[in-house]
Amino acid sequence: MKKIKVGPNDIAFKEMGEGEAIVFLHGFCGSVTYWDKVAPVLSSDYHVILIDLRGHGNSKASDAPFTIDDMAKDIKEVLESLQIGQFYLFGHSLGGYITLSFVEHYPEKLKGYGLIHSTAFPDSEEAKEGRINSAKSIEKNGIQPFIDGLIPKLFSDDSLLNLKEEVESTRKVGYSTDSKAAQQTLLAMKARPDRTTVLENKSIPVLLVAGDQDKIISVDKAFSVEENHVVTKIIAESGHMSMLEKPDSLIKAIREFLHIEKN
Ligand SMILES: O=C(O)CC1=CCC(=O)O1
Repeated sequence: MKKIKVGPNDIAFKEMGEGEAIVFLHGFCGSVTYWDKVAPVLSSDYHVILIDLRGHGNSKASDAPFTIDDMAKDIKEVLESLQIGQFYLFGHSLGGYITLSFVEHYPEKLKGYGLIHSTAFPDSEEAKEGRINSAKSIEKNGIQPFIDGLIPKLFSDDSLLNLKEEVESTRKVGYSTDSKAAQQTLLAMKARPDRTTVLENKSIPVLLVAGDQDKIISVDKAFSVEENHVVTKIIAESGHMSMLEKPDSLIKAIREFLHIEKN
């Protein structure tokens, strides 16, 4: 993987294919490996760029607190280092929160964007309390028990039974997340603002993807806007991880969106 320095942090990324640039951001405690079933297929037609968020995968974060906006700036720096002017940005879950911050701060860089199992709503008060408790628990017990608790929520019940390899590889990636960075990321997610008005910005085309069996972000929360600039797609029989649970359906949704945008 290639790396660039953004302040004290090292941001790792991977490129494949040629053509129009499409960028993918993984979710909390994930890495670029989340896109292993999607990126090689899309790279036959596109220049695919996969980025490890700070503190995740091969990217390093300093111990300083950070915000979702800081994480969006990391993405801008990577793309500027590659001299890519405009691109499509797709964010999964936490990656979607970062995508919305990117839309708010750097809209001129986007041809379009997608939120994959993500939401523009902020955390509820109950969720905010949960973030604090999770951060405390990671500080006390390390990352592994937290990941063991997260895994059953990420996948549909059927996937948990039948996609053992995908489930275990996701667990392994989660275990490798820097524990301090995971705590900081939880606090960053807790502090993120309501970005429903960002999603309503009609000048940038949007793809919203939801899983009909997502236990973390329901279809209602994912599809907060119904406007002409928004394409919505429900992935059948998928939990929060369609890129691993139903990759062909996700690829189809992305391809259709990009095709619509090109015509
Ligand atoms: O906790 C969130 O809001 C986001 C998230 C959960 C799992 C993931 O991939 O991101």
